[in-house]
Amino acid sequence: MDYTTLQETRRTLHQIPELGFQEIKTQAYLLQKVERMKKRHVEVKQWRTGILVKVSGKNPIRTIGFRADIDGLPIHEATGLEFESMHKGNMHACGHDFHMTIALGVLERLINQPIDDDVVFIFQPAEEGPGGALPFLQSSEWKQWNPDVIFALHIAPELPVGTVSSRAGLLFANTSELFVHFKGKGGHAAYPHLTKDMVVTASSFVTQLQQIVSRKMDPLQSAVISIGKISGGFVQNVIAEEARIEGTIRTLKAPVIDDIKQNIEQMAKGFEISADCSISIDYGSNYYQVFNDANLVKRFKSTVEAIGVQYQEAGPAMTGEDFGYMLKEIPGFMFWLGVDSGYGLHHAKLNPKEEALQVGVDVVESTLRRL
Ligand SMILES: CC(=O)N[C@@H](CCC[C@H](N)C(=O)O)C(=O)O
Repeated sequence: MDYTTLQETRRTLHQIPELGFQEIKTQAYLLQKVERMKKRHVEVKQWRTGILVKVSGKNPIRTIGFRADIDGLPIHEATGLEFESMHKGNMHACGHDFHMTIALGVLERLINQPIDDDVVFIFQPAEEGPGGALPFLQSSEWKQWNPDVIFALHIAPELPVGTVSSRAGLLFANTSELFVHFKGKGGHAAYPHLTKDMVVTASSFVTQLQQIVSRKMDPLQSAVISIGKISGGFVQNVIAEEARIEGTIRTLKAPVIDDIKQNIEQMAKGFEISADCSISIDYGSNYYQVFNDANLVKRFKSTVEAIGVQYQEAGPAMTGEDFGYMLKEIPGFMFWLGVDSGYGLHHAKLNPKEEALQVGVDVVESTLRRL
């Protein structure tokens, strides 16, 4: 694929972001692209809304996996780009349009010039939620084409184009979603004493959550609790009977997340008594940390430097990735690809530089050839 085709592909995908396990148009588009480049040594499988493409090698000893996630986020795009999302309320604000395009670009090169080993491209749904990797690992499709080694990339808005970044060991955090539902008693805004106001209760719960991190956790054990959504009530002069908060918990060590959950549950019991309400907690999906294989990262670094791409040592990040589950099963790694955007991941104005597509294709292809 030349640069113009990469750009067109990315723009088409950018216009059709779909949420986890709803990637119907995305899957159809990917299948159509693959069908056009397919040759005799290429096999395709579908898994739910994802697809897998296997390119047989010339003299295979191993199977190498490259995973690209394919879902978008429920964000209203505000880039004003001519190719902005046609699915209002959804956006590729985490760069999965880039991830897919790069995978397609590399796929085409590999089909035309296979390596010795077999390569499986995994276009995986639902990374942002509820998580596609874990159910995929239990599927017959994974068992049939189970790679011996695997890698993936994620765009990095804060890094310049022409730079990649990674590290041996822990790259991304352990995560757990957090959904808390509050039920009290509604009523007239003029008579708060006759109600159990869940907007007030949920608001103080959000504030108190931050004290779990700052007062209950060992400061040397990094943790984050972020609430991204709060809802409750219907109108300005009625006290809300119900409220709900939605957020995420992140830690660098897996057991610390359990300590946080215990603290949240204890705090909820206190709120039930003091606010005279009932509270239910659901942890949604949980992702295992992304832990990179040290030897593979070392080889990756020398590969990218050999093709003139800058390598920067990364620090651990509080981002989560269900790719961590794949790395728990087989050796591999994830790396950041610099895309230089003034706005970060999950921002409605995220606008990665498209020149990074070519760098991504070159880096992934070279890695496959030298891994
Ligand atoms: C790379 C990235 O941004 N990943 C997401 C993963 C979300 C996991 C889950 N839905 C949660 O919020 O805990 C992230 O937000 O880090």
